[in-house]
Order: sequence, then C-alpha cells, then structure tokens
Amino acid sequence: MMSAPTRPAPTLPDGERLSLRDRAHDLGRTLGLVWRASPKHSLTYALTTVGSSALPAANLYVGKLLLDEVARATQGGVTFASLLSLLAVQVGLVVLGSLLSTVAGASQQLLGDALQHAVTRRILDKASALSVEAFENAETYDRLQQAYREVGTRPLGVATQLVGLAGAVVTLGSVGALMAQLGAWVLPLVILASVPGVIVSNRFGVENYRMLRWQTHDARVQNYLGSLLTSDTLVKEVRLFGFESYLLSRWRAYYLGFRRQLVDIIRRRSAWGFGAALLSALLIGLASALVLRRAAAGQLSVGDFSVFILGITQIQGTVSGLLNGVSGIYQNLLYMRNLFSFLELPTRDLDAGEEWVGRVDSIEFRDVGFRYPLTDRDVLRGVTFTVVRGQALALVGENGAGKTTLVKLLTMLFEPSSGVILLNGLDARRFSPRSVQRQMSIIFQDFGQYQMSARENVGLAEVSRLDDAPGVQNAVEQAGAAFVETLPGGLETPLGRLFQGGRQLSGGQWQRLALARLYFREASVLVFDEPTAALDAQAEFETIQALRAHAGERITLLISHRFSTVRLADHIVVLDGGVITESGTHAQLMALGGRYSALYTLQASGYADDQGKGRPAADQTGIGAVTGD
Ligand SMILES: Nc1ncnc2c1ncn2[C@@H]1O[C@H](COP(=O)(O)OP(=O)(O)OP(=O)(O)O)[C@@H](O)[C@H]1O
Repeated sequence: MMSAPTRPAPTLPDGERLSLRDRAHDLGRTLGLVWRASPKHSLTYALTTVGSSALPAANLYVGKLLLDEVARATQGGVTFASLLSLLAVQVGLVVLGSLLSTVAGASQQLLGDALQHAVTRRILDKASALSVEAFENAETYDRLQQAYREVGTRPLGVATQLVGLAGAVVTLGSVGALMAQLGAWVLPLVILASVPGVIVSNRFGVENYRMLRWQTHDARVQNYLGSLLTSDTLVKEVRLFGFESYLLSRWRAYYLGFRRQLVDIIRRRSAWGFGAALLSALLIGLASALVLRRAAAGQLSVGDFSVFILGITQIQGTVSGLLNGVSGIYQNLLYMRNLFSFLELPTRDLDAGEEWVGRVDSIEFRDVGFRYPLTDRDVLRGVTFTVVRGQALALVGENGAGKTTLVKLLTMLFEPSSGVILLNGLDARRFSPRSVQRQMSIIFQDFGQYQMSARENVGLAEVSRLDDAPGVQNAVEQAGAAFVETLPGGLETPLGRLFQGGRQLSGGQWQRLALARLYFREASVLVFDEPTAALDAQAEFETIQALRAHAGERITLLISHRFSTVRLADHIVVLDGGVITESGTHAQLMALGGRYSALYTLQASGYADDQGKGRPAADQTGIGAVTGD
C-alpha cells in the first residue's frame, strides 16, 4: 500500500504569531471591509440583532408575571382582563422578535452577498496584478487558493460574530439581572457551568483550523490526483497506460493521512467534551439546589422558579455564544490575516517606467543570468546574443536547458537576476513591461485553450479589437486555422467540452488557433515556443511558410525540438544547462561539427531510416521545399 506522504513539521500560520494590537488592527480592517461592502445592510443587521438580544429577558419577565398571576388566580382576585393584557404584551414581544429576526436574516444575507463580491473582487484584482513569478511559488499559490476558497464565509463570519457578541452582552446583562435576584451564587454558577464545554470546543476548533491549514498543500495534491482521474483530455492516456489504480492508491494515501488526523482529533475532543459536560451538570445541580432551598423556605414564587429554569438555558446559550464568538472571531481573523497577507503581496507594477513607443528593432541579451526565486541554482548563466529586425533566431537545447525561461525574460514576464537586456540599445528596465509587451506576441508551449468562441480565442490577444471580425478572419487564415469557418456557428462557435454546446477541437487545431491569436496582435516581436509540436507535416510546412512571410518586418524567436524547423532560422543559439554553447547559422554550426550538428544528424538519420528509400530526409517535413525557394 502507498505510504502517507511526509512533509516537514508545520510552522505556525502567520496569524498565530500576531500581537493583540495586530489582531485588533486586522479586526478593524475586516470591519472596514464589511462596512464598505454595504453600509446600509451592515447598520440594519447590527441594529436588529442587538435589538432582538434584549427580548429574551423581556419574555422571561412577562412570563414570570403571567405565571405569578395565574398562581394568584387560584386564590381569587385576578381578572381575566389583567391576564389577557399580560398575554397581549407577550404576543407583542413574539411578533417583534419575529420581525427583528426576519429583517436581521435578510440584511445578513444581502450583506454576505455584497461582501463576498467585494472581497472576491479584491482577490481577483490582486491575482490579476501578481507577477507570473508569484504563481510559480507554491506558498503564494496556496495562499491565493485558501483566500479564494473561504471568501464566502470568513469575512462575514467576523462581522456576524462581532455583532453577535454585542447582542450576547445585552442578553447576558438583562437575563443575568433577573436571575441575580434568585440568590447571590445562582448566576455565577450557571455562567461557570457553560465555560468548560466552550473551552473544549474552542481548543479543538483552533486545532481543527490548524489541521486544515496544514493539510492545504496535501489537499491540493489530492485534488490534483482526483482531477487526473476525471479529466476528459487525460482519460485516454490514463486508460492506455493503466495507471488508474496507482493514482487511486496515491489519492487514498492522502485520504488515509487526513483520516488519521481527524480520528485523533475526534477521539480527544469527545473525551474532553464528555468531561466538560459532567462538570457542567455538577455546577447546574448545585445552583438548582440553592434555588430549591429558597423555594422550600417559601422565598420564591412559581414565576421566579420559571425564570431560573428558562434562564439556565438562556444564560448557557448566551455564554457559549459569547465565548464561541470570541474564538470564532479569533479563527476567522487567522483567515483574514491570510487574506490580508495575500492582498499585501508585492506586485510588480507593469505600468511603472517609461512608456515604450514604436517597434522593437533589436534585442540584445548581455551576460544575462537567472535564478528562480527560492531556488539555489542558476538556470541561465552569462547568456549573450543579439537579434535584430528581419532576423529569425532559433533556440535549441535539451529539455530543461532554459529555453522557456529565456523567453520569459525576453517577454518581460520575469526580470533577469544579473546582466541586462537591451531593446533598440536601451536598457529594458527603463520601460514599463506592459508597454514593451504590447510589441510582443507569443505562442507558448502550454498555450491556452479558452472555452469560449473561436473569435474570442483569437481576439484575446488584443481585447480592444475583440470585435474586429475581419482582423480575426485574417489571423485565422495566416495561421491555417480556416477550419473554424466550417464549424456550425463559424467564428462564433463555442469551443471546448466544458460548457454545453461547445465543439472540441483536436490538439493541432487548438494549436493553430493559438497561432492565429499570435498573428492577431500587431507586434514587432513574435515568439514561437514549440509552435508546431501538435501539427501534422502539412500544417507544419504551412506554419513555417507563414512564419517566414512575416520574418521580414519582425524579430522572430523560435524554440523547437524539430531541427527541420530550426535550420530555417537566420541565427541559431544552442543552450545547454543554461549556458550558450554554440551559435551561428545552420551551415556554420554544421561545419563546426559540435552538439548541433550531432543532434541534427541524429534527427535527420531518423527520418532517413523511416523512409528507407534514400529520399532526402528534409523532404519528409516539407523543409526541402521551404529551403529550396
Ligand atoms: N518556476 C520554476 N521554478 C523553479 N525552477 C524552474 C521553474 N521553471 C523552470 N524551472 C527550471 O529551470 C530550468 C529551465 O527550464 P525551462 O522550462 O526554461 O527549460 P526548457 O529548455 O524550456 O525545457 P523544455 O524543452 O522541456 O521546454 C529547468 O531546470 C527547470 O527545472
């Protein structure tokens, strides 16, 4: 059986190291969020809730008067009218209670909805402003996930619990004043009886929160494993290789790990809970004995006794509500700390810096190095090359050599750790990344397959022209994605399987659409990261032709493992372990007889063997035709 995953011991979440002052600050911030989400509903909810908290004492008191009157009636001298007037007051209180709780419930719901929208919006705004780097950092990503997952409950939880606390104080004060008249020790004993249960539930509540937080990472892994088993795109591979049971056993190993922690908590919580209930029963018994002693001495009326009996439930409910409210606020504030620290994450202002205007005519990497955050290895070192307008530069290298990382630097998604990138001879750091990025268009290796219409899939490259149907059409043709015209709704056909009525495309068709997206943006730098991986030979040939047609006016950067494509570039850079080991034209590199020539010959001989008829290898992929013109 698969063993449970092991991870280093958990560290305390940020919130648990906070001082009282910081917590008070977070509380103030949370209330600020709530208030801004909807002042009207915040106020209505607070007033109605606190108002209705005084009703239990009023009910108890009128009930006591009524009982005493009924008891007196047995001795005569009480009119039906006086009993009826007390009943009318009691009914009035019930009606008022219903009215207040209806208004409180409705305003809470509306406030919750407004608050969820406001906080989700802030999370999404923040996520949109975070750098790509932040998404590649597991801790930040966990923080985002948690903030997003619990946004519907936590902020509202703080507000309702705080209002609940104010209400509990009102109830406790008013009911307590009534009960205090039954004997000096009665109220303290009843209050004390509520405490053990609350302490136990709080202690385990915090432990539960810590457990869930500690499990966030593993739960993500488990969810991922589950998603592999339910994915429509992966089902073929999973079935063919038959690794369902492996995935299931890993998924189950995580479940068993969670289960062990849960069983442990439940066991301890039950034992402590039972002990607390015993202690509480003992204290209530003692308070009852004190009251009964006064009753036996004829010092209490039937009404007084009803205040005691009903008051016990009322006080216990209120005290536990009060203490739970405090611990609930504490727990929700831990979440809020997580949310605030996510919202406080530094963002890279993509608009900071000078605005880049005009085309990019040259890109120069000068001794560029890069190391991913929180890692201890440089994935690029001393990278130096120049590419100018009209040139196509190809990057080759084995998996993990650093090609995609280089593209991330070139497209200003990441900043180099050392060295400098010059655009038209100027330090790229001077310019706002967004303005430079507007000059760039790209097809990534893991390009998006947007479950939207074909037009949107292309138009997303330049949202301001999303409705430019002729422009989209043009890009579609350039990318050889004319198949979209044959779809039932043409460009408006919804794509993908996620939503009803969507048309699923093949891998190559999705890739052509991604190419159309690249062409749709009028950019001076085009980056192709494995643009032909999912294309057939004919499509690859057409793509390369389109690429060549554009090369004249632009800078083209091409990453490919297909040497048939690579050899067409004007300049080829070979990356090995993050370092440039060779560079030059295809002919120069072949003449050099180094790594490039070895790999090229290896791939070419593969084609030749396949064919076995002595036809030139390159013809197989249409390269002969391309280079021959
Ligand atoms: N987000 C990341 N955090 C840490 N290391 C990373 C990250 N992304 C990539 N790397 C590491 O950087 C190195 C270069 O990766 P990169 O994706 O640039 O390679 P590549 O040449 O594009 O590979 P491939 O041909 O497989 O696409 C690899 O060793 C990889 O493990």
